[in-house]
Amino acid sequence: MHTKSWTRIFSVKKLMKDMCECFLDLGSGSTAELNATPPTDPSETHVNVDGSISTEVGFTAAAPEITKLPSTSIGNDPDKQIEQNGFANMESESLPVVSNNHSAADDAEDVAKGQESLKISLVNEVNSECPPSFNYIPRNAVFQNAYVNFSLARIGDDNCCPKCFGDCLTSLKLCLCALQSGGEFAYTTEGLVKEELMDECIKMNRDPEKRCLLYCKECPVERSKNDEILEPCKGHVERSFIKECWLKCGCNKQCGNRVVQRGIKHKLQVFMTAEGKGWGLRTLEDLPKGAFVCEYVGEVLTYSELYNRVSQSSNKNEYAHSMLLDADWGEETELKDEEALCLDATHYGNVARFINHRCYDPNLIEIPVEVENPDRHYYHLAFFTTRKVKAFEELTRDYGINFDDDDDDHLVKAFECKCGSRLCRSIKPSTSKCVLRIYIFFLFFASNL
Ligand SMILES: C[S@@+](CC[C@H](N)C(=O)[O-])C[C@H]1O[C@@H](n2cnc3c(N)ncnc32)[C@H](O)[C@@H]1O
Repeated sequence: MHTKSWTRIFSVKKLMKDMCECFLDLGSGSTAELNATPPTDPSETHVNVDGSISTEVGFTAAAPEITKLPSTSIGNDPDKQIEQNGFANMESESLPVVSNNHSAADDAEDVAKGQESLKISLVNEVNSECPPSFNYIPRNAVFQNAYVNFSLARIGDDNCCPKCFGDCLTSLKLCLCALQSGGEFAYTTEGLVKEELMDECIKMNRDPEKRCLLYCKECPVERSKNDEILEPCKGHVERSFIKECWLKCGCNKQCGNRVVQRGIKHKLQVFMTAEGKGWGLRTLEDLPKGAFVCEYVGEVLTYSELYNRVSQSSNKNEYAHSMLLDADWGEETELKDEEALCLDATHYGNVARFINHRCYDPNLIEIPVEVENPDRHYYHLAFFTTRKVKAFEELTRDYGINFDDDDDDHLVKAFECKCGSRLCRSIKPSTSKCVLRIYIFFLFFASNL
C-alpha cells in the first residue's frame, strides 16, 4: 500500500518524460498552456437553430429496428461491404448522399431521421466539412457474438417490483428496483438524478487516483491480445448503477423510475466546434443538474470483436467512437468472451457519438443503467448533466484518457486536447513546475547514490 502510493506520487518514467517535454518547451519558448484555446462563450455564438447550413451531408439510410446486425467486413476498407442478409444491397443503394440536394438538407434538419421523439438539427458555421457517414440508430443493436438475452424468464421476482402499482416514486414503500440502485430511488419526481448520487458519481469519475478499480482474474482486454503471456488486468473503474423499472414491474409506464428507457427529451444540436475538435453536441435549452440527455448507442460487440475491428483498421482513430461496458468486470471469477461487451458507434450510433472530451469538469457524466438485463454484463450507458447547463453550451464528457501515458489499451487514442479546461490533463507543466521536477529528480538520484 505504502509502495503503491509512493509510486503514484513519484513516477520516474513520468518525470523523465516531463523533463524532456520541458526542455523542448524551454527551447521553443512555447507551452501548450499558451496554445490552449478557451471554449467559445455560448452567449457569443450565433446559432442557426432552424438547421440551415452551407455544408454537404453524407448520412446513409437509417437501419431498421433490429436486434441483430448483419455480419460486416468493417475494417480499413472505406467501401465497407455488408455481407449477409441482403444488407449489401440496401447499403449500396442508399449510400452515400453527398451533395447539396434536398435530402442533404433534410438530414441537416434531423440527424436522427425521425427516429427520436425530437428533431436533432445539424449546423456548420465554421468550415465546409461534411458530417461523417454513419447509420443513425436510436437503440443499441447486437452485432454478432454478444450475449444479450432480454427474456422475461431471466428476470427473477427480486430483479423487478411485480407487487408495485402506479408510480413507484410516490409510493410509501421503497420498491425492489430502488433497492438495487443503492437502496433508494435514483431519480427525483422531476426525473433528475438525485444530488447525492450525482455527486458520488462525479467524485468516482473525477480523480483517477481516487477511483476504486475492480480487477478481473482473466481480463478480456488482455485475453484478446492473444499474447503468449497473459498480462494482469489493468483495472476497471467501479461505478454506481441505476436500476429502472421495466416490463415485469407492476407499476405503470409513467412511473418516475423509468427515465432512460423513454429516450431523448431535450432539444439537442450537432454543430461544428470552433476550437478544432470536429463536430460536437450542444443543448438548445437550459438544463438543470441531473438531467438525462441521451444514452451512448451503438453496435453491441464482444471485446474481441472490437479488438479485431481495431487491429484490422489502418486508421487508429477510426474507433474513437467506442466504449467498454466494463462496469461489472472484475466481479466474477471469469468473464466469458460473449459476456465481455462494448459499444461501437463508428458505423451505427446515435447523437452521443458527437460528444467531445473535456478533462476533469465536463458537464455530462455516464452512469450505467440497468433496464432489461439483470446480470449487468449488458446495460445502458446514460449521460446526465453534472451541473446546470445553459442553452447553446457544448455538452462534454471525460473520456478518461491519461494523456501522459502511452495508453495503448484505451479505445480512444490520445489527441491534442483542446477542451479548454483549466485542469486539462494534456497541458504540459509550466516552467516553474518543470524546474521543481528537475530539482526533485536530482534529489532522488543523489539520495540513491
Ligand atoms: C467520439 S469522437 C467525438 C466527435 C468528433 N469530434 C467528431 O467530429 O466526430 C472523438 C474524437 O473527437 C475529437 N475530440 C474530442 N474531444 C476533443 C478535445 N477535447 N480536443 C480535441 N479533439 C477532441 C478527437 O479527434 C477524438 O478522437
